[in-house]
Amino acid sequence: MAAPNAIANAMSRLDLEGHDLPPSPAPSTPSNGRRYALATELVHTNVGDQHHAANMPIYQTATFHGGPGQQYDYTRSGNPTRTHLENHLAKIMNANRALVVSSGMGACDVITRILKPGDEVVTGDDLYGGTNRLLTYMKENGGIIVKHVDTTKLDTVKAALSDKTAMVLLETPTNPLIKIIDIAGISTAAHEASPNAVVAVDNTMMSPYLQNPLDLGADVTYESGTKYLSGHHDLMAGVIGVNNLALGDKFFFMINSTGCGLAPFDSWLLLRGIKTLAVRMEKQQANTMAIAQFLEAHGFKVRYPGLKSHSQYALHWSQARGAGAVLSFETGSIALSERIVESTKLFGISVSFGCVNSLISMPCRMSHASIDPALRKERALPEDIIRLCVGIEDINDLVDDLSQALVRAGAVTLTKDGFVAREVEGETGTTKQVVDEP
Ligand SMILES: Cc1ncc(COP(=O)(O)O)c(C=O)c1O
Ligand SMILES: N[C@@H](CCSC[C@H](N)C(=O)O)C(=O)O
Repeated sequence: MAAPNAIANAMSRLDLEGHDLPPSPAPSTPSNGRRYALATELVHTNVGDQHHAANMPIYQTATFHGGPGQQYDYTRSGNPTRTHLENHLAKIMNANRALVVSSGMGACDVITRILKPGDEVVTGDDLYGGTNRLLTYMKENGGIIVKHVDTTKLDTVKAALSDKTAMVLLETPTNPLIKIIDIAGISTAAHEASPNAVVAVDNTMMSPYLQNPLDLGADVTYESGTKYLSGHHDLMAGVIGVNNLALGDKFFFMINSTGCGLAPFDSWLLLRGIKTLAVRMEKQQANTMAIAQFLEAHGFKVRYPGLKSHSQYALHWSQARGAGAVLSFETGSIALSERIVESTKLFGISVSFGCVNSLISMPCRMSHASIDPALRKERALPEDIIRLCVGIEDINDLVDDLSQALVRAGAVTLTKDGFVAREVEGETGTTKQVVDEP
């Protein structure tokens, strides 16, 4: 029989409804008395292993022996490798608590499960296709009212907010139009309109290395760990960070109930990836800036917040520490864009971003294909848009690869001084009338 104090310990982990509370409330680690620069914090964690292992071991087990009161009983409810990752993430996300799940969409699902029928969600009109798909499902099947508005305009967002607003879901920069959203301004407005509204920010494009939404007034920061945090496209993960521990408990309840907590091996792999986040991101950003300048100098319309020509340059730099490594540009023709995408050799045709390898894609055909074409048109998502997700390769090789692709695809006109983007008939500003050539 278990000792009385073990039973008392176990009981103290149950809430009033008898829900199992998290095995580890995730304090930050390490606690050094002072905070190091993020690049240092990313690398160092107190493993605290009984055998002094230098890296956190993989607790590849479903169950743990013992009775009530012990920290771990079953990996769906908690696992030491996952807890260590969560502690490490809480530290680098400036969060009181972090939780990790099996994908970025899994994180979005956990967060939006706190909504009830009749609740209102205010969100953007340029969102990752999967997020749009989940919200549409909830609207059509869960009785949730979803308002898609232009979140770049604070007044438009304010007009959509009311005391019925239960959640505001933001992305910044947005995928793939690279629009910048005022996190602090919208968080304040949302809480004024509805004090209990949860402002959740998808931080996938930036990672905690470049942007910390909780510091700007958001209630939840989440991201696809599949991208920059892991950096190698060898795992799927989703990460959630909160300061409000009661909200963290609600999310943990969902994770334990639905069983989407990140598996021990993937937790270990993600921990490994996070250590190199700073060096990868610095190199990827520098490469992206050079490519953005190269494309702009040759006459392409480029969307990248590192360029002064970005209409929300000042807003972006008021809330982020870097421009990231995703840019998009337009050609004026779907067929031309297809030829460019098919002509690169180093930029691989693939969805996703954040990997050490450079990638090229056409969002309307790939990552955002789940958005109905009519809706894409309504939201002014150009069908010809090309997204570049820049990796850590040598910049001269990348520029050379892109130059050759632009020439091979016929996207540029050769001049005695080099080349310039070819004018495509039918172009009408940002919402292009895309003309397909024969
Ligand atoms: C901005 C953004 N959020 C969330 C997700 C979902 O992440 P995951 O693929 O890990 O489910 C993605 C991509 O998939 C994304 O681009
Ligand atoms: N077939 C997938 C597409 C994943 S897109 C991944 C990533 N977020 C991106 O923007 O490239 C799906 O249907 O979700």
